[in-house]
Amino acid sequence: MTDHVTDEGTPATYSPLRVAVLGAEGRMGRTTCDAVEAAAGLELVARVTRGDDVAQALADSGADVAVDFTRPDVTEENVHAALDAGVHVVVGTTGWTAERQGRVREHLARRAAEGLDLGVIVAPNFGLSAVLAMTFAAKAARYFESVEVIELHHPDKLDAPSGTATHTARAVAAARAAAGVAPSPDATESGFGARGADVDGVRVHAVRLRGLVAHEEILLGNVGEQLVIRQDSFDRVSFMPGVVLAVREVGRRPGLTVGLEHVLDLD
Ligand SMILES: NC(=O)C1=CN([C@@H]2O[C@H](COP(=O)(O)OP(=O)(O)OC[C@H]3O[C@@H](n4cnc5c(N)ncnc54)[C@H](OP(=O)(O)O)[C@@H]3O)[C@@H](O)[C@H]2O)C=CC1
Ligand SMILES: O=C(O)C1=N[C@H](C(=O)O)C[C@H](O)C1
Repeated sequence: MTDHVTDEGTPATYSPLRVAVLGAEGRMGRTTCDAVEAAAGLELVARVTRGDDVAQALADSGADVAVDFTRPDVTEENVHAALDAGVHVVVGTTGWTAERQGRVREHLARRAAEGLDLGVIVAPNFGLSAVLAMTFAAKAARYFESVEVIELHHPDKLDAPSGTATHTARAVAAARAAAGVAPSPDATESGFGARGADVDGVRVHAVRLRGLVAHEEILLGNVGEQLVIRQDSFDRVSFMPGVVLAVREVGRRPGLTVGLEHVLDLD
């Protein structure tokens, strides 16, 4: 596999980075195909859709990087197929549990032992506003008695709570645990169904509403004060600078990276 970018991140002229998009007919897949076609130094070589043989499509197209925007129930299988084909992977699809991540780490280690250093970037959200909101929330979390997360999305979304909200809640919970902060106070004795999901002890609420795209609020409360961190993706193009960045970077980051904040050096 050749190095397709210079140290400055400027695309080299001799060889574009060849990109395959999995889920190419979906909302994110279509937008990603457009972004790849418009990006300097990237070449869209395959649009992979449901029913296609992923491994075959990657081999036939000679892809260097696969971008997966499919479904939570097929994304892991696609990543393993790409790694078998010797292709780096950028994943935006949600549903990545610790167990799934562990299996991908093991697969990457096997490939590395065979002499092939591959990279996988899994990012629950590629939007800069969302990545910053998550980062700010994790920073603020230790200073507040209470914290809850609300995610709001279009009603065609398959999963809840969102990958972004789950990632946010986990980061908030980890920051509070590291600082020795007590759980958010909650005197609820009945009606727990209205209290949202419990993600590592942080309550997460999901709204589905026609007209919305992808939005998140993190509410942090102390006696007499509140901090609200809110981000809004009004259009799927907001995810594209992050996707293109990850495509360019993934070949330089062997192993599994979870979260665009690491690529942006926000960690
Ligand atoms: N990380 C991020 O920044 C973002 C992540 N997402 C996540 O991305 C995922 C996709 O979202 P979205 O584009 O809205 O969903 P869509 O349903 O619009 O698109 C998914 C596409 O994948 C296709 N597909 C299903 N199975 C396969 C397969 N095995 N191989 C190839 N293609 C397949 C679907 O086909 P069919 O319709 O026939 O099932 C569909 O065309 C979700 O998990 C979502 O949460 C979304 C936005 C931003
Ligand atoms: O399905 C979506 O639309 C989105 N999914 C991701 C998530 O679950 O966090 C990212 C963004 O919120 C849009």
